Amino acid sequence: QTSQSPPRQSFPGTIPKLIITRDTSPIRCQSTTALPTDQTSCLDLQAEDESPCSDSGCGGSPALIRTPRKLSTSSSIGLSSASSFEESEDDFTGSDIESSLSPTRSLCSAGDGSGSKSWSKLKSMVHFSPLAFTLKPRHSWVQLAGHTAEGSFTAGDGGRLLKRYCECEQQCLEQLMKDVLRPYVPGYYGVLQKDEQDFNIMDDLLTDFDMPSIMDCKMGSRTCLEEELIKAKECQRLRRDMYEKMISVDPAAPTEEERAQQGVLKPRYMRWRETLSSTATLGFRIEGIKKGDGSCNTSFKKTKQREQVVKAFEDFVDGNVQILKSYLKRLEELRSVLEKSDFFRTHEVVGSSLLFVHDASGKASVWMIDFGKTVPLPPSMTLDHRTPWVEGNREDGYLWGMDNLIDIFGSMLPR
Ligand SMILES: O=P(O)(O)O[C@H]1[C@H](O)[C@@H](OP(=O)(O)O)[C@H](OP(=O)(O)O)[C@@H](OP(=O)(O)O)[C@H]1O
Ligand SMILES: Nc1ncnc2c1ncn2[C@@H]1O[C@H](COP(=O)(O)OP(=O)(O)O)[C@@H](O)[C@H]1O
Repeated sequence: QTSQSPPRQSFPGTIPKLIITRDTSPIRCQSTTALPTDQTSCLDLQAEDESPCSDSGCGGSPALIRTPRKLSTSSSIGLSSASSFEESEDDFTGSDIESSLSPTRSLCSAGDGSGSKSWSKLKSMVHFSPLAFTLKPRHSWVQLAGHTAEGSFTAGDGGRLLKRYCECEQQCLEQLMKDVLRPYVPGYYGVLQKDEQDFNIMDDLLTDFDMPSIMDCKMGSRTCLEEELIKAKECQRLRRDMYEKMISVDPAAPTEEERAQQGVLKPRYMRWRETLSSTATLGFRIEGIKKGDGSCNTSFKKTKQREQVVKAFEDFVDGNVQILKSYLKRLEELRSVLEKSDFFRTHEVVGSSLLFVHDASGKASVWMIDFGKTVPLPPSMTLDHRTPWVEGNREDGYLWGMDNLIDIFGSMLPR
C-alpha cells in the first residue's frame, strides 16, 4: 500500500481493483569510488566509518586506523551545481573536479550524468488489468546534505523516515519530544531494526508538501564538537579524504606539510570549511537548495558574504514575499522558543541544520534537524548560544546564527 495517496478524484462507474506498490528507495547515488590501499602509518585514507555520528576524525570505534572504511560521502561534495545563483566555486571548475573525484556522490540530482537537475522520484506503480500506469506521487523524499553511505536514510511508511541509528541523536530526539521545541523538530517514534541495522524513526518533513522547495542551513559558528577537538589532539589522525575534498575546492588551501602528507586533520578541515563559508562570519551556512522546479544546488562552500547569501535566499523563494514572511515568522517563533528551551540551554548544538520547506501553494515552514552532534553539557553548565566560542566554554553560536538569519530574511522584505 502506498502511504502517499494521489489527489482524490471521482470516478464514474466501477473502479477496477488496484494493486499499489511503491519503490521506497531514497533518492541518492552511492559512492563506488575505489580506495587506494597504500596507507601510511597515521594517514587515514577514508572517512570515519559510515556512522552518521562520527565524532572526531579519530574515530570513536576501536578499529580506528587499519580497518578499511567507506569513503566519506558526507555532505556536499561532487554534487550537481548549476543554477542561477551558482556561487564562487564557478570561477574554478570545482564542481567538475569534485564530480570526477567521486562521480556518484550526487545527493540531490537524479545522477544521470548529463547535468539533469530533475527530481528523482519514488515511483508509485499502479497495476490493474488490462492497463498499468504510473501515478505521479505528491512528493519524493530528498536528501540534500549529510552522510550518503549506503543505508544512511531509508524512506519509511506512513510519511516517516528511517535514519541510521545514532545514540546521541536518539537521546536528543527523545528529550525533544518532551521539550517546548517539539513542534520545531521531526516527530520521533523510536528505533527500528531492519536488515541487522538500527534506525531512528522520524517524521519525513516533506510529506505535507507538493513538489517542495527545500533548503538546508547548517547552524552555528563552528562544526566540530569540543570533544572531537580533544580526541583529534590525542590521536592526530590525518584524513586523506578531507585533503582531497579540500584541494578539489581550492588546490592552494593545504599547507606544504599537508601537501607532503596528502592528509589533513579533521578539525583543520572543518575550520577551513567554516572560514571559507559564512559559518564563521554569520553563524550559519547554506548546505544545499533544491527547488520545486527540480533545480538543485549544493555548491555553497564559498558562499560567505551576506550579499551572496541574500542572492541564494532570493532565488530559493523566487521573490515570493508571502513565503519570505512565513519563514521570517517561523524563525522568530523558533528563536523565542529556543530562548526558553531547557533542552537547548543544556546542550552543545553542533552540526545541526534548519530545514526550510515550502511549495507553490504558499505553505512554508522550518524545522531543526540532525542531532548527531548535539551533546549534553555537564550538570549546572548552560549556554546562551551567542557568546563567542573559546575552547572550553562550549558555546556554539547557534542563536547568533539565528539572529543573523532573521536579520537577513527581514532585510529582504519590501519596505
Ligand atoms: O561537508 P563536507 O565538506 O563533506 O564535510 C563533512 C561534513 O562536515 C559532515 O557534517 P554533516 O554530516 O553535518 O554535513 C561531517 O560529519 P560529522 O558531522 O559527523 O562530523 C564530515 O565528517 P566525517 O563524517 O568525519 O567525514 C565532513 O567530512
Ligand atoms: N526528518 C526529515 N525530513 C525530511 N528530510 C530530512 C529529514 N532529516 C533529514 N532530511 C534530509 O536529509 C539531509 C541530511 O540530513 P541530516 O540529518 O543532516 O544527515 P547527517 O546526519 O548525515 O548529516 C537533509 O539535508 C535533508 O535534506
